[in-house]
Amino acid sequence: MRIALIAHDELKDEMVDFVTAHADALGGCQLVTTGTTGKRIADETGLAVNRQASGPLGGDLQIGAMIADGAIDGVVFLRDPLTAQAHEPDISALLRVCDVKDVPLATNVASANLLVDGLLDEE
Ligand SMILES: O=C(CO)COP(=O)(O)O
Repeated sequence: MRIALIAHDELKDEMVDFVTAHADALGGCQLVTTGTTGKRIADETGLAVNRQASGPLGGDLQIGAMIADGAIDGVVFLRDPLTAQAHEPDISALLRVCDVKDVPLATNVASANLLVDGLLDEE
């Protein structure tokens, strides 16, 4: 399974906690991340990640291109609903291409837990 993991700054602690909670299942996946999210995950969980650019510098678009290519099976994108982002068009493009390609997308921890349970058949 190829899983994309992305979190805005206010949600990065939650992302690290989420990955830690599912480390066994996610450890068996290919993980693709945006830049800063991936650094936090790698440093704090020890899992290997394929880091793209930081979101504001095009990382969302790079992951969106992978989704368009059929190279991603699921996306966890912990979005900050309370803070405006300068790269909002890139975020919208990433969310849109998930719908175009019918790729499972979780934008909060509750749905991310369901996504991992559904995709990775965690015991
Ligand atoms: O901005 C982001 C997603 O839109 C995330 O990017 P970083 O992981 O580099 O902070």
